[in-house]
Amino acid sequence: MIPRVKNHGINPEEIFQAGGKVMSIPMEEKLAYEHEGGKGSSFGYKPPGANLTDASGAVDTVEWWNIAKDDILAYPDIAHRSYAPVVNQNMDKLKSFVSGSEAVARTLLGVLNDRLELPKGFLDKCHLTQERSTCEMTIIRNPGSAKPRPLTESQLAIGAHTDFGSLSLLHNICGGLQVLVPGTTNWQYVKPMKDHIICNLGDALAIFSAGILRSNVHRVVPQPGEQGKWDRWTVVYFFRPHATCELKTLGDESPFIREAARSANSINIPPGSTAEEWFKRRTKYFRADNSAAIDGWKYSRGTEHNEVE
Ligand SMILES: O=C(O)CCC(=O)C(=O)O
Ligand SMILES: [Fe+2]
Repeated sequence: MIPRVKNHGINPEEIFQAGGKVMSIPMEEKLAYEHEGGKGSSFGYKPPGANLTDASGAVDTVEWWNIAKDDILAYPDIAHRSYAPVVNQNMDKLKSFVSGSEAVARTLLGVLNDRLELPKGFLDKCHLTQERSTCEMTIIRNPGSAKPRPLTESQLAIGAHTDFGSLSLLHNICGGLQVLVPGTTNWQYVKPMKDHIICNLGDALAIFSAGILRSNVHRVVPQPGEQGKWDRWTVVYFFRPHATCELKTLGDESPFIREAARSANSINIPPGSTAEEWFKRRTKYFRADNSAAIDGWKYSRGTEHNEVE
């Protein structure tokens, strides 16, 4: 069962239209705003082929623009970096997408907070809007192709991964997203449904909850069948803890989590790790140019642990 949300009040059409515009500028101009992957920063443009999709060194086929929540909310001031004029021209739409997505994310976070038996509002305090964060929206394009692309493990659009943060709210045009359900070894398609957001849980919630909440492994393959002719578009809002928030099991705050932390599935990470450090490490080693020589794929990993139970 894939968690989806409808009646969310967000208009993804507006963002898909804006996405079409920001992607259509010349490559040279897009590359002038390339993200500083070597420093573990994701904000800006990522060209196709810049990220690894597996340990063998195969690379991705998608291009994306990542735009920081902090920059969108601060505009015309700059919180992290500047973007192409065409991005700035669409800032009103981006702002309304981020505000709508934040509202959905915080509603879901409140439900999860209470189900995890955390003190009221505890998870909200791990996601402070007034603090710097790695929260961002992304617009992704996987190009269509006139002749069908067979699904081979070496030609993935985006390699298998877990998401870095707390909640990812996805809007898709075309299929291609696949998930590895815990306890299984077969990839399953996640079919896009009109007006529905696909909600994915990320590493931060898996760590906070000692694995009660799972950060599931997913990937993107070429658009299946006839859809392969069309460009595939995705818009995501990545809701993440603020930069300085410590990533740790919240066992002191919830007896339920404390109990789960005793089990073998619990996720241990070095004490004192912050949300931003976790994010930067993963972003940096996804980059093919950082990782080829040093087995970097390993360092790009998060809480992927899809052991068959
Ligand atoms: O394009 C999609 O459907 C998924 C994208 C994704 O997994 C990601 O950007 O983390
Ligand atoms: Fe993802």
